[in-house]
Amino acid sequence: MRIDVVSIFPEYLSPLELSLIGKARTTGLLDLHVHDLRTWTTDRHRTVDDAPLGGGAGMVMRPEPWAAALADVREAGRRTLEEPDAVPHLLVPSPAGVPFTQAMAHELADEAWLAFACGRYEGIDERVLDVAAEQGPVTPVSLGDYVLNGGEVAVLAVVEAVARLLPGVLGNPESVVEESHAPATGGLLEAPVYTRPATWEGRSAPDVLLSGHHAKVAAWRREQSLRRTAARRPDLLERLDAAQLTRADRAV
Ligand SMILES: N#Cc1ccccc1Cn1ccc2ccc(-c3cc(N)[nH]n3)cc21
Repeated sequence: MRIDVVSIFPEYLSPLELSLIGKARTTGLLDLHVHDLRTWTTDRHRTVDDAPLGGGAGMVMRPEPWAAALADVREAGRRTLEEPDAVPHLLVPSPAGVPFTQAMAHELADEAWLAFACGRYEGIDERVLDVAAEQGPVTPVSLGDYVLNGGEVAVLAVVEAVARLLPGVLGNPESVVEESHAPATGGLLEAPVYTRPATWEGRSAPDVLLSGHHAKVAAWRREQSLRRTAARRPDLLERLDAAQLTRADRAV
């Protein structure tokens, strides 16, 4: 997978050089390019923002640098992918975006090329997204119902959530099967986890986990998932259709 990120704070994306995502880049599983939007400014002050039309607080990111940056990103990606007609799926973090979910992470992990436009100030001139949508898919994405200062933190989260799903990135691909929000668990929250020592500070891990009885462990984990989901995210339970809840589930 190729990923391009455009930002006025490219150093904000440095954490993507670390850990498993960093290893995925060095092994070639992930081809990630971070670009400084100011590269595409033409004035001596390298200006990327201006006052909002119609008035209001803050500043808006000017369309010209973004249009030039995205055009160059498209050209560079086409050369690297050796696909002259390829276009990236452009993801634009925004408080007004579509909620980013694990299901979306799985969908994005199946794509060959993603590009991220990291806004700052009060956002990017809307015409940038309109023009980009004439070239390929554009999706404004939200991490949640709170406001960040810019798109970089959202990009770190989305890139990590997507890249970890790429084959070969995680040591044990099984670990994405049973985690919270995984399709295989119907999107339930994962059960509590424990490790050695079996008793710590006078607190013992649940006996069933030491029983060696895999079916009982699985049943306990399912019950814990349901209880935790009911307590913390009842909205996720409402989404489960009847077929996904067993008789045992309903008894919890
Ligand atoms: N846009 C905007 C905006 C609008 C009002 C106030 C502050 C901002 C700051 N901002 C600029 C870029 C940008 C990108 C993503 C988020 C973002 C995403 C989630 N889920 N929360 N916040 C915020 C962003």
